[in-house]
Amino acid sequence: MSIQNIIEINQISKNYERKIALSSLSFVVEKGELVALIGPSGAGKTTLLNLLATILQPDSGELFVDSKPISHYSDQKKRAKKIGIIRQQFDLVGQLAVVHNVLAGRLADWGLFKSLFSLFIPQEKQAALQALERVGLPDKLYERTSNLSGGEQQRVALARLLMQKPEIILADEPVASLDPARAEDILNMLTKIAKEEHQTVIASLHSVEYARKYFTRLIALKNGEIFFDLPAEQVTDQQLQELYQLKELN
Ligand SMILES: Nc1ncnc2c1ncn2[C@@H]1O[C@H](COP(=O)(O)OP(=O)(O)OP(=O)(O)O)[C@@H](O)[C@H]1O
Repeated sequence: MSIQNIIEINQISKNYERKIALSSLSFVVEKGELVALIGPSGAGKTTLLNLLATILQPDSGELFVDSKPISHYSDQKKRAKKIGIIRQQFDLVGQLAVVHNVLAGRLADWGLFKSLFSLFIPQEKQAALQALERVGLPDKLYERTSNLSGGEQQRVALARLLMQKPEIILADEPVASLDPARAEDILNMLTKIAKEEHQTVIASLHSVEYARKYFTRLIALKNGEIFFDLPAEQVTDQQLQELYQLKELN
């Protein structure tokens, strides 16, 4: 495996009972790539992200992250250094102040005592403030998280990623619940941060328009297989029509 490749997927298959979710999938991702996973509903995008997040195990095939088998990252501490996750549901604790949700990005590095103590006196508050400044929310440190709008909550989730500093960001439909202006705002911020921090992003997206605009490479899945895997600027409207089978609708 070349040093450049941060992710290598070899002939991965995953079934749910009799349903084939992924069928002998192979590809590699280089460090710093911004990859959008696209494809119709049920194509296998979430399954693939869950395999990379170690939430699921493949039935067959191999998965390497930074030259190590994915099983190496079952350990939460090791995983948190390498892989960060952002989802449509934000995964924030609504009752807590924003600062605690941002600092949750550091929990894997902190011992239990520091983590608990931080709930009374936030530790590394300055770093949390800087992260919130970078996502444009410097005045929300002590706001109850559930009081924030969806777009603001997703910014908090980005600030948490800034604290975690993973090398890989997995994003499962990160903007599906946001209106178009907020969605573009978050994707712009996510990809800008990833470039600045030299992070690799793999994001599933329903919007082909956003995928083309913000990502460098599009991997299209259909029926658990790769339909195409191309640099964003090379993807044609014809290929997209075939992917989503819009032809029948015309
Ligand atoms: N827990 C499960 N049990 C049974 N089948 C499942 C399960 N999770 C997913 N599937 C099936 O596996 C296939 C792939 O699902 P997956 O969620 O990975 O697709 P997706 O591309 O993310 O879809 P969407 O865009 O709708 O989120 C689908 O046919 C789905 O119905």
